[in-house]
Amino acid sequence: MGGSVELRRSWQRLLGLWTDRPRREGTKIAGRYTINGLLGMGSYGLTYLCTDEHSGKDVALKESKPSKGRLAAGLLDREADVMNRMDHPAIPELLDVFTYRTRSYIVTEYILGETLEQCIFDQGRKYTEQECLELVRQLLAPIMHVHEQGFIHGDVRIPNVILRNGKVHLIDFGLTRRMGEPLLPELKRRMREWPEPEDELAAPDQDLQDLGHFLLFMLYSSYEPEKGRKPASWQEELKLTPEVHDMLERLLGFRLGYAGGALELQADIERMLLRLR
Ligand SMILES: Nc1ncnc2c1ncn2[C@@H]1O[C@H](COP(=O)(O)OP(=O)(O)OP(=O)(O)O)[C@@H](O)[C@H]1O
Repeated sequence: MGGSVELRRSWQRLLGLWTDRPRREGTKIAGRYTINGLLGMGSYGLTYLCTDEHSGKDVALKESKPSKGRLAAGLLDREADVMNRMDHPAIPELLDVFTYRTRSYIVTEYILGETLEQCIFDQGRKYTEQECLELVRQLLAPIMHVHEQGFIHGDVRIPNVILRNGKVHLIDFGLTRRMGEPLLPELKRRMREWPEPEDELAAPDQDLQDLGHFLLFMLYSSYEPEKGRKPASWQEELKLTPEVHDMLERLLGFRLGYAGGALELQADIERMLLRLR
């Protein structure tokens, strides 16, 4: 019995790999979007860089994975609905939503640049404390916009922040939730890092906590471990100014957080940046 279940799962996995294989360069979707390359492959979708033959512009086209059926299509619809409500220069504009040959698609403005994950891990960029604070200051603008629309982003991480000409852009609204909304089972399956308690309702401090992890990641980009030194806590390893250390402890929940939300954090960062400049 157990053996046949295992066999069926392996077969479904193989079938999934085949049906979800990325499309070839030059393929035209819906007679309009020509694929120029694969940008990324998540658990529920494939994202391509395409040319929109109507406007001649580059666009990011996200396709639901066929193996994930209606679940993937539903998640993409949800993402499109959220993006449709956003209107901010640091958030890609939603350009088109459609279904084509049973698959769902969303098309957004393409942000030509590198994610901060690529900057750190592929290009070996190191960020000073001041640069890290400046990036968080910039990132607060789209995050505050999301909060003002009544949502939390839910996935503020270095692979979801693109740097273009020194300006940050926030992407990937796949885990975005309305304030007060519980974590849906289908969203839970998408989460990989720092899962929150299952019963936690969406609230802005979850994005602020993610910003704390984001800042920590950025600060570690310039950390050089001494030879032979055992790994220790970030408080011991990173040489931070006391204000930044306190801010991180507040964001990460080691002490009382920001009751005034993103606005209070923004004021705090601007004060620190004035002192560091
Ligand atoms: N608007 C955009 N402009 C430029 N690049 C983009 C854009 N949207 C997505 N990308 C690129 O495509 C990759 C995958 O996109 P996205 O994160 O939206 O997909 P995903 O399926 O949700 O992936 P994951 O499950 O890994 O979060 C991103 O890491 C980024 O490099």
